[in-house]
Amino acid sequence: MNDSHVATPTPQTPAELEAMLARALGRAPAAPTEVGPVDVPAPAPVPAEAQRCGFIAIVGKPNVGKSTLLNALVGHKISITSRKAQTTRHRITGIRTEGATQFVFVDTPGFQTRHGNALNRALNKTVLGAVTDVDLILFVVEAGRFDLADAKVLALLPTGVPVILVANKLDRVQRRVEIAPWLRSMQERHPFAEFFPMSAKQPRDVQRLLALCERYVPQQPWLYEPDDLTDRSERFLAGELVREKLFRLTGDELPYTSTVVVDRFEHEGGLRRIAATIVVERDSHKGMVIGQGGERLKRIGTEARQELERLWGGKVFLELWVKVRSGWSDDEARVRAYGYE
Ligand SMILES: Nc1nc2c(ncn2[C@@H]2O[C@H](COP(=O)(O)OP(=O)(O)OP(=O)(O)O)[C@@H](O)[C@H]2O)c(=O)[nH]1
Repeated sequence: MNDSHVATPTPQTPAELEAMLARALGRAPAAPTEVGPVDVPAPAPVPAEAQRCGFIAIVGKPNVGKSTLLNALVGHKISITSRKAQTTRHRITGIRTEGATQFVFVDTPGFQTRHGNALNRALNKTVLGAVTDVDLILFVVEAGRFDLADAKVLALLPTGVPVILVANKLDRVQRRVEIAPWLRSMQERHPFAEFFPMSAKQPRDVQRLLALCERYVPQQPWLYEPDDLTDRSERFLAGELVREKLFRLTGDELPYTSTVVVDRFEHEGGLRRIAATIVVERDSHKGMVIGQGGERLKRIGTEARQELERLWGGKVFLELWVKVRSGWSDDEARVRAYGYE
């Protein structure tokens, strides 16, 4: 490993902890703004022996902002987000190559502790699989908060991998003076390598976090092409974007146990022809998805299609169906059939 990139060791003494706090709190918070795509200039060729490449897992309980952070770190929307907890259901890899460094971010579903159904068991397995064998873990919590669900995720983290405490949604914290004692109390829970209070919606914070992550990336050849953004297929992204619109446009009415299955994905010249089914558990849910006179389903389809067209820069024909499959989320075989590992 290159000496100039050796990571800061986990603080051991009170003085080191105070220095870490000072570094964390010295970063001036600013008002949040939406993060748009980042224009990354085409990187100059980097010889393999100078390349650095590392895996960074993003973990935390549902709804703390992991996917928002992944998208901001990559500079493109790779993982879907919504106000609804449990939006992310798969291990999603987001790749960013800058200069000699390739960051491979791994977003995970929020670790589920409440319901023990087959879907949640599959989601939890995905989280555990993602945190072993990484170079760095970003443990995301909401700044100033820590509850049992956070504690359960923290307890799963392997020893021997540096963990940065990302205290997200700092823009929502009214009393900033309470952050220092809270961070101090967090260090008693785990020997964090660094504290990082931030807002995933604030580009300056994201840029600083990226610079901090870079210190933990080892020297080794890149695993992906420099312009790769994800290892997920177009078919997968199509299903995910439909699910995002479904969750966003139905709000809290629709239980999280609804999913989207892509039945067909075909290229016809520059056109992508996609057929997908929204799977719900009850007839009443079907009504919610379809809406009055089919209005809601139409909107879900239009918004997903427009976003996919922007993403791929080409025409998309998207056909959506709604199907009732009661009890699918507690049926191991169906959970697997619908693509959950
Ligand atoms: N105010 C504020 N809201 C944020 C911030 N980061 C994320 N959010 C919002 O928090 C909600 C949840 O964000 P997600 O990125 O979907 O959270 P997640 O942790 O991936 O959620 P799961 O998929 O349930 O695991 C969304 O409404 C985001 O817009 C932030 O820094 N500040």
